[in-house]
Amino acid sequence: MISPAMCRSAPRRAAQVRRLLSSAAPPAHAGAAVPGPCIVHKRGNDILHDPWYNKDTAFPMTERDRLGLRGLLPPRVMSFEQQYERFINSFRSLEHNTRGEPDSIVALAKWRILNRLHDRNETLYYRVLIDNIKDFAPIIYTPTVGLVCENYSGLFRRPRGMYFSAKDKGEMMSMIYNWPAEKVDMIVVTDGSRILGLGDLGVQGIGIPIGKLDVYVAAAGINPQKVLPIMLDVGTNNEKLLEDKLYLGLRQPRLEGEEYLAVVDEFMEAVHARWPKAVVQFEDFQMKWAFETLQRYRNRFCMFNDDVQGTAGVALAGLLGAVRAQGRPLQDFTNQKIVVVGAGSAGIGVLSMAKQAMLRMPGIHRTGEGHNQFWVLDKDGLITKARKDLDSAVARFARGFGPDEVPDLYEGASLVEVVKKVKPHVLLGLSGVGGIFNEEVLKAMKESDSPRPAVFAMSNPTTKAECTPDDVFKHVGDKAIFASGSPFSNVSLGALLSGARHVSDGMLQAAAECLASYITDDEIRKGILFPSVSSIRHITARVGAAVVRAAVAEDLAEGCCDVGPRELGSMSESEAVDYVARKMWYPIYSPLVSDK
Ligand SMILES: NC(=O)c1ccc[n+]([C@@H]2O[C@H](COP(=O)([O-])OP(=O)(O)OC[C@H]3O[C@@H](n4cnc5c(N)ncnc54)[C@H](O)[C@@H]3O)[C@@H](O)[C@H]2O)c1
Ligand SMILES: O=C(O)C[C@H](O)C(=O)O
Ligand SMILES: [Mg+2]
Repeated sequence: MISPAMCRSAPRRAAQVRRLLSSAAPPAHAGAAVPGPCIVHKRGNDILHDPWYNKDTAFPMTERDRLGLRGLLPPRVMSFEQQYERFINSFRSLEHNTRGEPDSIVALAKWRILNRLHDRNETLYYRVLIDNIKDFAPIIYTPTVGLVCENYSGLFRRPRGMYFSAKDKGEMMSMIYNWPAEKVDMIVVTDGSRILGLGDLGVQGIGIPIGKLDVYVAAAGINPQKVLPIMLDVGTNNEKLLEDKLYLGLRQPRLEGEEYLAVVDEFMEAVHARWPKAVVQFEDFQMKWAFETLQRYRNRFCMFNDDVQGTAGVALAGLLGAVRAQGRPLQDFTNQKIVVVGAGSAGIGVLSMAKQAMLRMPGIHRTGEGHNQFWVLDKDGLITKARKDLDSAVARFARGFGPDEVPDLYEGASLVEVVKKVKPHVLLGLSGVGGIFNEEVLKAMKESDSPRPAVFAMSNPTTKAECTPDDVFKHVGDKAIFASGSPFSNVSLGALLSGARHVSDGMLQAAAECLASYITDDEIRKGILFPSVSSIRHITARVGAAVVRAAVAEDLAEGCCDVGPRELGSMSESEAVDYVARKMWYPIYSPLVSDK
């Protein structure tokens, strides 16, 4: 498939490229080793300007003849690995040339060089991304994507994805047909109202669906020709943006109430009409709309909210890992004392899934729903039943005042007081407040009842993380466990490949449990709770298969492509993993045939 021997560059560089290329070969792309021909409905320059099909200087002469490209490119035909090496060399030069510059300047320069490749040649872009996922994920996704969103008006060069605005009301059903791909499998949509921990960024939030889908293509092998990032622009309440003359979104306050829902309803109907099987992921919606839309659509469409449900799956896997790290059996999870800082869409999502997991564990039926191992704080401190106007989703976790309660804790108690008195096994942050796990709080975690106190600082981007790993090891001690972590893409992949009618709690739970079981005892002893991002395609195949099997078990799977529900139902565990791995897309230049 690739012949590194053809590289003509210095041996050291060639060896590096060879290593990169070979280390990138997961079993998940075995099926793509001999790519089939691809029919294109265009010729000549139109192909060179289409990043889906463009191969730049790598078009072989026969193809140049067939596609009307002869004379439109320099005569020398380069190999894929030469192009790859050329890009990596430019990237390394950029790193060298920006040494000593402020971090944000370097990060944006790296993002720009990757973005330019993305806009030019997607095959090469995704290959570079897959091979270097550990280095490049922080550029195309968090933390750099936060900076990109904040500076979007200045960085904008070409549109990517689709934009539906409040002004498009009544037009969406026809607009959806403006998207050039016939088939879309996966949509990530935001309304820009809570971008990472950066607040309301309006239309500039489009960077999040784009970055997330890039990670999904690289990590989960979703075909980039079948993904669609979408921005729902319903206005913004960000005064700075409203006053900015170069702001690219609607310069009006956000729609609220029924007006807002009418726009989202119309958008969902339009998507469903054109691609009824597409999985729609809601991302970075402010809390009230995150929950409302989830409830409104989850049984009608194949959709989920990543901040509520995806985060929960990953956090649960981490929480179960923290139990194992203490040398305790998994059912001891029901006795873990967990302090959660942040009662927003992510915090409540985690609490709900953790509670469900506890309720399923042996022995817990004795205490049932009343069993409350959680202490939850928001911006007003500890949440108790004395709190006025509590949202019902939060009220389930409010502390009472019974004999089982930790004494001296009261409504609104501060984080440090709560940690000192509860002595939690786990301290988990989803507050969006950078540095809130300060020295005093972390020193209080030293008195935790756990032999291996765990601190999860999950807020994004890095500037908003509750603390750093260094802070934890310095103030809590060597035995401490630190985790950050991001939702994986395997729920989407599993939903897609099972052809599930909707994304159920069981499918999400299966993903979390499979992810948790992926970590070996040895890794757990070392305090590693999540697999390394470099092995992400292997993990995705396994976890995706667990989701497929859960969809089958719940009778939700309707099949995908040429695999029907019966066939899915008869697959063994390893057959399901093979099936998922075979379906994962891998970037290779396909022979192009024009029908024009
Ligand atoms: N790592 C991940 O997988 C992941 C996933 C989703 C969200 N997040 C991050 O989590 C953060 C929160 O997201 P969200 O959707 O829940 O936001 P949200 O706005 O819905 O909720 C934020 C919560 O934090 C609370 N809060 C604010 N200031 C606080 C303070 N000083 N002390 C205690 N609590 C405080 C708020 O009262 C609210 O309950 C964001 O930074 C987001 O990037 C991370
Ligand atoms: O998925 C992530 O990594 C980020 C998360 O969705 C967030 O909103 O912070
Ligand atoms: Mg998010």
